[in-house]
Amino acid sequence: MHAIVDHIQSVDFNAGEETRRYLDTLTKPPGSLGALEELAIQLSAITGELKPSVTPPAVVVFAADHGVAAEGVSAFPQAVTAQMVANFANGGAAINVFARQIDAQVEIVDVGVASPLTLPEVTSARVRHGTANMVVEDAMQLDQAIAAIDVGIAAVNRAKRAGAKCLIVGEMGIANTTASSAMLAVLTGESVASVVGAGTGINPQQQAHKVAVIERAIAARSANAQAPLEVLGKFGGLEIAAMTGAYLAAAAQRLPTIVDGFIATVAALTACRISPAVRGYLIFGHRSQEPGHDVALKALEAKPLLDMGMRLGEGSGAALAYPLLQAATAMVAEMATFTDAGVSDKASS
Ligand SMILES: O=C(O)c1ccc[n+]([C@@H]2O[C@H](COP(=O)([O-])O)[C@@H](O)[C@H]2O)c1
Ligand SMILES: Cc1cc2nc[nH]c2cc1C
Repeated sequence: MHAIVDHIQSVDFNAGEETRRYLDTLTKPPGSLGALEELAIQLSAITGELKPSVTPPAVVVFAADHGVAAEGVSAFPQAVTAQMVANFANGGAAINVFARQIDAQVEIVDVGVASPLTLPEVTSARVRHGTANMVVEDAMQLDQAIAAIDVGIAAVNRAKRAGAKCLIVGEMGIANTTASSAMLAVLTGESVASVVGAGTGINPQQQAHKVAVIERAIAARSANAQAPLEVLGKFGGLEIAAMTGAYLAAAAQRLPTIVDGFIATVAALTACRISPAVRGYLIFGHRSQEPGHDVALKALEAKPLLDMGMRLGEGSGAALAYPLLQAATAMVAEMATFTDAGVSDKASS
């Protein structure tokens, strides 16, 4: 992990500004393509190129289990994590469908599913068989969090070697909204009640219980909010750690990366707390229905591209946003300039 962190440099703001000036030479009123123009500018700053490509994209989904599931904080049983991993392997999950739509290769990585899994389509990189219950003990040890971060780094390096020009990171883990909510409350100092939501669909009574469980864990663990790795180890998950590593590696590789929903954004915040320069490489795909997502987005001063009322995870919202990145790059590469097309520029009176 440390070698990668040392490698991360700030995005190239000069390349971004060059694209901003170029966009005003294209045949449209300046700024009229709104957020798409900002996206084109960010993609130039990330890659250092005026006309970058985001094709092909790669999807990496990290899966792991959570000891805190034993507290009854999810609407679904823990076994669903492993069952959904099998579904990913068979190509039947939402992320498989959306990945096919955008011609993305998909890698599924088992960082810490609790039950045995032997699926040739799944990368086996299990650091431990799920985390411990954060109410009782630290979710994992610091060296395990770092090992899971390294799993994420390795997956991104593989995607990069395979030719990926854009990264979509997803997750699967029953009870991981509890882990993410605990991390977010500690990292931001916001109240637990303000970041907790329904996750997979618990009712208001179960949600009050989820708040109480997280408050008990936070009181028992006494984590240093200024130490992101400690917060990750005490409350996080193996897939959240792997995603954190993926964002660090993507920044080191100058790879445009689309962040998915709530869990993904908490991992992104963790990566940015470890290395603030990561922020420039991140594009926020969508706004999840989970209330904590707004808190996490605000902490990162991020505005997501889509608002679809989704709360699935898996990288699904990021995959849906990907065509907007393609549109931004195509606009810069293919639109005619005022001079090329013989169109009169803005009146200069
Ligand atoms: O991405 C999101 O914003 C999101 C919001 C709510 C739930 N999820 C997914 O649902 C699972 C976690 O929900 P839960 O209720 O088990 O904590 C996990 O597999 C996530 O991928 C994902
Ligand atoms: C079925 C199901 C699919 C998921 N995908 C991501 N999280 C999930 C949670 C459940 C319960």
